[in-house]
Amino acid sequence: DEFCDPGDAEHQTMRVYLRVRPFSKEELSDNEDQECIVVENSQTVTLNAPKGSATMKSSERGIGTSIHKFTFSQIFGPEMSQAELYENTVKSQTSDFLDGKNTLIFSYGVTNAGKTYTIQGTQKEPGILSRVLDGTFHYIQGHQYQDMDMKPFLRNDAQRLDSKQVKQERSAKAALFAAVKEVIACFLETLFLFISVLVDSSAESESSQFALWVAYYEIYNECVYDLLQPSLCIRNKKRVSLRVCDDGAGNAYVKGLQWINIQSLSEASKLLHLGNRNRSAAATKMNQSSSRSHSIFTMKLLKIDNDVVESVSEFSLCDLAGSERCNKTKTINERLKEAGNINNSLLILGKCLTALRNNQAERTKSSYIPFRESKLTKLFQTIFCGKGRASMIVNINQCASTYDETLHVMKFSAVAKQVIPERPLESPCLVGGDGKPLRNGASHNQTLNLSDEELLEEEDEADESLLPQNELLSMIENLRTKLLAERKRNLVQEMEIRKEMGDAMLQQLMESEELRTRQIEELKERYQDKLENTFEMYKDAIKEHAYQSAMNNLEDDYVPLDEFLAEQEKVEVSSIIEL
Ligand SMILES: Nc1ncnc2c1ncn2[C@@H]1O[C@H](COP(=O)(O)OP(=O)(O)OP(=O)(O)O)[C@@H](O)[C@H]1O
Repeated sequence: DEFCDPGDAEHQTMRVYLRVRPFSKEELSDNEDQECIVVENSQTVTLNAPKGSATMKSSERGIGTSIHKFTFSQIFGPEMSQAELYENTVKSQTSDFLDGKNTLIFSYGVTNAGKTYTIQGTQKEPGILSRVLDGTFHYIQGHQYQDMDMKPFLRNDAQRLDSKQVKQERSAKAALFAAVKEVIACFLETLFLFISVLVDSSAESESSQFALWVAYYEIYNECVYDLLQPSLCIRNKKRVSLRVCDDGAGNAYVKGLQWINIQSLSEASKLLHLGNRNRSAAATKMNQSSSRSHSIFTMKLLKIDNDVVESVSEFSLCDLAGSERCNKTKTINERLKEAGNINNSLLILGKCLTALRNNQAERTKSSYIPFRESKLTKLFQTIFCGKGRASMIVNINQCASTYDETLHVMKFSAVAKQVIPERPLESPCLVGGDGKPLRNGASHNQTLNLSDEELLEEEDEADESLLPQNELLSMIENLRTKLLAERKRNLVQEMEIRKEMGDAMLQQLMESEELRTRQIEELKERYQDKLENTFEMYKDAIKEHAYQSAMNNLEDDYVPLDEFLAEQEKVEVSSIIEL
C-alpha cells in the first residue's frame, strides 16, 4: 500500500508556492536589507549569502557556494496582497472542496517569516483560512443543514446520530464555546464586508444541503493531541494522545478526535482561537515553543440530499513545524528527541514528495514511498496518492540575520534548485558544432532529491565536468583535504556530543547516587532513634517489672511488727530455757 497508482500521477503534482514578506521598518533600520533574496521572475529566486552568515563563511573556506537559485511553482513577492495570493493559490482548491474533493495545504517557514499573516491574516487583510471558510459559507448560504445528526465518521464517511448522540454533540459544542466566553475579536464575521464573492458559483441551484464540521489537532513528538478541548482540561490534566488508525480501506484517521459542527464564520473563528490558545498553553506547560509541533485544521463538508449523505470532502491546512528552532532551556535528551522527531517527520515528508515526483516523471515505474514512517505522512497518504490535491506555501523573510535558516527552508521546499559555480569558468569549455557550450556552464537544473545528509547539511558543488584534468586533480586533492578536515570536525563534534551526553548521564547518576545515600542515612538515623526508643522502653519495662516483683515479694514476706516481736521473744525465751 506504499505505492501510488501511476495513473493518478497528474493529481500527484504538488504545487509549492513561495511568499516573500516585506521588511518591517525596524528591520530596515537594523540594516537587515542586504539584498539576500532576489526574486528573478515568477518562478525563480536567487539567494545571496550575506557577510557573516555561516553559508558565506563556508563558501569562503571553499565549501559550497554563496549563491543559490531555487525554482517554485509560483513566487509571490513582498508587494503581493492577500487577495492576490488566495486567488492564485488556494481558490481552486476551495472549489475542489466545495465540489466534493479532498484537498490539503501545507504551510512552512521559520518564525517571523509571515506564516500566521498568510494563514490567519489580520482584520483588514484576512488570510487563507479565513478566505476558505468565507468562500465555503458563501457557497452553502441558504443551504445549511441545521440538524446535527449527520457527522463525519472514520476518514471519508459519515454517520447518522440518534437523538441522544445529537444531545451529546450539542453539549460538547456548548462546553467548548463556554471556554471561549471572553470577547475575542471575531474578525471573520466582518469578512463579508471586505471580500466580495470569493467563489464563482454558489449552491443556489442545488437542492442539496450542506453541513460543515471542523477539527483542530497537533502532532508533537509523534503524538497526536486534540486542540479542541475546553482549556481547563489541558491546564489541569495530562494531555491524552490520540491514536492514528486505519479505517479498513487503507485510509488513516485520528481516533477519538473531536469534530464540531459549525454554522457560522464567528463559530469557526472562536474555535480557531480556542485551539491556538490551547496549543500555546500546552506548549508553555511542556516548556516547548508551539512552532515545534505540526498543527492541522481540518474542515469536512457533508453534502446531504434527501436525508442521505451524498459526499464528504475534506480541506486540511497543516502548519508544519520549523526544524531549525530549538529550545535551549530543555535537557539534552528532550532536545535530541524533539529535534529527531521533527527532522524525521519532515525528512519522511521530503522523501514522500521526492518519490511522488520521481514516480510521476517515470510513469511506468512505481518506487516505494515511505508514508507509514511518520504520523504526518500516514494521515495524508490518500491525498498524496491521487485522492485529492495538495500544495505547499513557503514563507520567508528577507533578513540577513536569519539567512542560514531561510536557506535551509528553501533547500527543503523548493521544487528544484540550480547549482551556481562560485568562480567564472576561465578554462575552455566543451563546445558543440554551433560553437555554443554543450552544457551551460552557468547553471544546470536539478530536481530536488532530499537525502538524510542533504537535509541535515547540504552543500552544492560546482560543475566539475567542464574543467581540464590538472585542475580536476588539484580539485580532487583540495576536496580530499577538505573531506579529511570535515571528517575530523565531525569526529570532534561527535565526541563533544558524546561527552555532553555522557556528562549529563554521569550527572544524573551522581545525583541519584547522592539521593540514595541521603535516603539511606535518613533511614539509618530513623532506625537508630527507633532502636534507642525501644531500648529505653524495655529498660523502663524491666525496671517496672523488678519493682513490681519486689513489691509482690515484700507483700508475701510481710510479717506485722508485733507478730515479729512476739516470735523473737519466743525464740529468745526458748534459747534461755535450753541453756
Ligand atoms: N505579506 C506581508 N505583508 C505585510 N506584513 C507582513 C506580511 N507577512 C508578514 N507580515 C508581518 O510580519 C510580521 C511577522 O509575521 P507573522 O507573525 O505572520 O510570522 P510567523 O511566521 O507566523 O511567526 P511565528 O511563527 O513566530 O508566529 C507580522 O508583524 C506580520 O504582520
